[in-house]
Amino acid sequence: QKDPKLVPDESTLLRLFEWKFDDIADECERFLAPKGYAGVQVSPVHKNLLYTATAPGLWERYQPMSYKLVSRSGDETAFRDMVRRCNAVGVRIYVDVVLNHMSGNWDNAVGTGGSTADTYNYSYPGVPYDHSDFHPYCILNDYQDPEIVRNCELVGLHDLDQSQDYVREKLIDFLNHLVDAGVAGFRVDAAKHMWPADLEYIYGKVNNRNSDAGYCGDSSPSRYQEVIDLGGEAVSKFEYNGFGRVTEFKHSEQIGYAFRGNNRLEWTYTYKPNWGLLPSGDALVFVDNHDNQRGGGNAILTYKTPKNYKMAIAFILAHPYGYPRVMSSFDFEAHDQGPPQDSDKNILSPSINADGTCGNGWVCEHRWRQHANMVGFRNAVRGTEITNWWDNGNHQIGFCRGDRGFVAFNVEDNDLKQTLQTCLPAGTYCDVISGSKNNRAHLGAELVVAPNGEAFSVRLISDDDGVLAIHLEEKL
Ligand SMILES: O=C(NCCCOc1c(-c2ccc(O)c(O)c2)oc2cc(O)cc(O)c2c1=O)[C@@H]1CCCN1C(=O)/C=C/c1ccc(O)c(O)c1
Ligand SMILES: [Ca+2]
Repeated sequence: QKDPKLVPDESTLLRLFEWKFDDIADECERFLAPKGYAGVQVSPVHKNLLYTATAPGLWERYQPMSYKLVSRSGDETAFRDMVRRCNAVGVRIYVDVVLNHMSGNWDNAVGTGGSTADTYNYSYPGVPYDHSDFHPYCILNDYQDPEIVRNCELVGLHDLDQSQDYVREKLIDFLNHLVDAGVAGFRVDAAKHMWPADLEYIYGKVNNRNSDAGYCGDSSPSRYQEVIDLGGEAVSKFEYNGFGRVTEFKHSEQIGYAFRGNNRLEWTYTYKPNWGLLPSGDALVFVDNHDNQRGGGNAILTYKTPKNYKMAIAFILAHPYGYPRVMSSFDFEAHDQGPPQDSDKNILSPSINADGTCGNGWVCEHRWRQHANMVGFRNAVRGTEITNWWDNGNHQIGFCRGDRGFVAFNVEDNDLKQTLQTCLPAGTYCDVISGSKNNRAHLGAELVVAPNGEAFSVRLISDDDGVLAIHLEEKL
């Protein structure tokens, strides 16, 4: 169904891009569960083409060679162990599945039964697939023709024909294999390039979640579908939200503009109708993703502009629209630069520094105090609506979430100094952006709420962060 399996009171998804399964399992236990992250989206788990065995690139994981669970993140044993360990601490696993295509033609390709001859002959003995399982060759060179978008080769990747029973059977088996391992659902890659009817059929044949993995009820695995739709193309995201959630790229773009100070922030409250967004219950929202962080035009905010990025993340976690996914990356310069690697070309594990940040080339945005504490904010205000929206007609806003939380943002070049209604009971609260309560004292800024619920909210442009957030669970 549309709604990803949410462990009670938890409501933020995390993308651990290119992380190995053993490291994800460790992170579930030592950080994600304690901080209240609801689930992890892992990178594709299938056997993929290796451009060359020596210098693995980045995009090859989106070029399947078979559905065997072996990749640079680990083998099937490591995958199952990760799912078990994360489920045990209430962090669900969502797999990035590539159903639209297999690899492209590659010289000296290596992979399960893959060789140069195999890729040029559309032969994938590891499944097995042969030429008859693919659409007749055509180049995907016209996004204004829905047939071409679905039936032709996206950047030369061999395009499976999901209308055929045999192909459907192979894809359904792959998804059921993952469900058997205990996953909560799927991120469906390149859904725009597959026919809605075929996807709906396939989802309908996938087994219910494995009750051994601790899921209550016979719930169908959730699916959120990647449909890159910024308007102007023949294929619309509204063709896919009847049977699953859909990634809301227009939101990612508009939030990027808003927290760069280009959009008037008051728009973000009503989500201007002309943005044409998906209904909240159908939307998977994010500030950036693995693709648009590498080249999403001048709108997308990433870890490379940290102050604005943290405000945008805080906003999507404070706002009730959609189901938010936080991106966690490795540091990169080149668009197609692969993850940090050791001398054997294996992925290098993130190191965890004494202050909780990561090393070895991993950014670990999800460990930044501002991100992690806003996950706690979102859990604390779950089920409430926005009230008492305030803005100064420019780029300063504030709002309550019911009577459980309050946030204020300053995205302009003037200090924010306003007495605002926080909707909270009188008392002293920790600003979770600048610190967090512990059994001794609050290590950051504090906010005193008067009996009438008002507080003098300050966010100076000289402050490290341009956002302020308090909630009931961080009341001193
Ligand atoms: O220049 C590139 N690609 C052409 C422009 C991006 O087009 C791609 C899109 C794409 C982009 C925009 C759209 O509106 C759209 O409908 C599709 O989706 C993909 C999905 C895949 O599973 C594998 C791919 O290679 C792609 C891809 O190349 C580089 C080199 C090859 C991979 N790649 C890339 O840039 C890879 C990008 C990539 C990979 C995985 C993704 O899930 C994704 O969204 C993008
Ligand atoms: Ca296709």
